[in-house]
Amino acid sequence: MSIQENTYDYVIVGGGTAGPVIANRLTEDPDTTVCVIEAGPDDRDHENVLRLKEWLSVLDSDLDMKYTTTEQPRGNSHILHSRARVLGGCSSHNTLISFRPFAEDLDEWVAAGAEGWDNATVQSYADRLKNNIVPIAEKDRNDMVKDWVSSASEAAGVPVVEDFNAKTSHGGGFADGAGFLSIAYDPYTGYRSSSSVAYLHPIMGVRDNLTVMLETWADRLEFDGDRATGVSATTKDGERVTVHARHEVVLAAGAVDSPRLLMLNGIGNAEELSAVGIEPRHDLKGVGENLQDHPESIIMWETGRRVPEETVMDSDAALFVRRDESDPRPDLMFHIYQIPFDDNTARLGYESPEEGYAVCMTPNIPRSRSRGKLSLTSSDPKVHPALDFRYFTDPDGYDEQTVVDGLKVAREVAATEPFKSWLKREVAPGPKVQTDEELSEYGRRAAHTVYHPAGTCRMGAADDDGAVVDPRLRVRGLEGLRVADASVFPTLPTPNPMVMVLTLGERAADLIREDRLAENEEAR
Ligand SMILES: Cc1cc2nc3c(=O)[nH]c(=O)nc-3n(C[C@H](O)[C@H](O)[C@H](O)COP(=O)(O)OP(=O)(O)OC[C@H]3O[C@@H](n4cnc5c(N)ncnc54)[C@H](O)[C@@H]3O)c2cc1C
Repeated sequence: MSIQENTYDYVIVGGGTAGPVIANRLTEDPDTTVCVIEAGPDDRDHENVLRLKEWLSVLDSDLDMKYTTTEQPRGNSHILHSRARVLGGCSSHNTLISFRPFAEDLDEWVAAGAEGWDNATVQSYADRLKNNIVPIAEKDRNDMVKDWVSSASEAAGVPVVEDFNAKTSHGGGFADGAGFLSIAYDPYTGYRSSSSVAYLHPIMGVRDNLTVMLETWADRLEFDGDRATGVSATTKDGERVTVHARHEVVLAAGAVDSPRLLMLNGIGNAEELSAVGIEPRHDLKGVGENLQDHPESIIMWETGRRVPEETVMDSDAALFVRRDESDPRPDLMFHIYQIPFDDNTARLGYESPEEGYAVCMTPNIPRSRSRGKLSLTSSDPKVHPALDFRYFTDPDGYDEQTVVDGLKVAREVAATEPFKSWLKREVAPGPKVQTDEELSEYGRRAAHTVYHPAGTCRMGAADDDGAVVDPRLRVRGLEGLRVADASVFPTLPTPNPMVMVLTLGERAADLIREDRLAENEEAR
């Protein structure tokens, strides 16, 4: 193929969650050409990907990049950090729980230098999302989870909430509450309304100005001086291709792979890159720093009755609790799992109830204070990066205390009717584990992730030396290169982050278009 044929206005690395949004919006203009390079296959060829209820079958499969953690002295060193390698990215294997961010989450972003990412602006972009986000349909609500919502509300002294997003869409928010979740899905078919379903399927093969290269792994960024000019990649057949960008390269490869790609191309902490044999191109100390997550722990019961079958994806409701009344946001969140979510408890030697007779609560830390780091251990692009989350290392022990408080609240819910009548016995950690020290030890060893890594290419003010991208998502100090995915989050939003990632994609497309217009004006 000639260079001309392989040149597009924009090259997007990653057809995951943010990538499809940007590709869709940019190609609304028929004169703008976009090439998306995606590592994985078409999600339409995988029925278990499209069917939300089968999400667990995708984890640890060949569509999972299966990242791991480094040794976690105060946490669990055995967590599998699933990241999907398929069109739609993590929105093709996640649970599609959809929460708008809170106003105060965005106030924090602005205070951290992310000018323009204020609540009013961000919510107006969230209004544009094409995903079908709806509260779980009545037919998918089962009696046990209904009873759990009722007991959670009573035990925690919080209201039952019918539509969490209605409370956050335009201010107000909520401090606490229990209720069924809102999900990006089609309640009639049970199919996902992932990023690929909502943003790519309707336009693939329809818009001539969109090219999607599937099963193609990008590993090299091409430069002309300080300007990114393209991306080199390996196709499924092992062929090397270079795709050229007339205007910009946009990295949307996610919180693990965007910083990884930058570092492999010499963009990062120059000293650390040299130490692993990578020639530094641009010294940018923040790349890979600020690794954040929503850690969670787990408490599991055996039920006396079979868990009813109606469900969207076996985790249909949530409880939010606020302990700190000086902050309007909740500071403890719980998902309920209507299945034995037992990877970590089984490893610790706890038995698992028979299939159909287990229920779990997973208290998580909405604003975890521990900060980790992603780094490379080798210049070999095939070697996975080291993910050191530094779980439970914040100096004041806030994260540890949150998990301890969460396990206690979960037990109060379990002791409250009508949910209490469903339960036969607590299986993990079991009634013998009672003191704060014991709960902390168990809670941290059994800890898992809510699968929300973020922050590794942090956005900040243009003159902030620790920031990787400026508030317009441009990599600081280089030209023609942006990052637009969960890696740019300065801090994780309080609830599940996918809606924020999609919304970021919407705004990224606008920023790209605005900057192009401004360039055109200047050139006149
Ligand atoms: C199991 C699981 C459950 C979750 N549940 C929820 C939930 O219910 N609600 C919620 O809000 N959040 C949830 N999350 C988190 C949420 O899905 C992610 O935060 C979000 O989807 C991340 O989007 P992203 O665009 O940053 O990255 P991704 O969606 O990971 O997209 C990155 C894409 O880039 C591709 N890629 C990476 N490297 C390369 C390369 N070198 N070359 C080419 N392509 C590449 C990948 O294949 C992928 O498609 C969950 C995550 C997981 C894993």
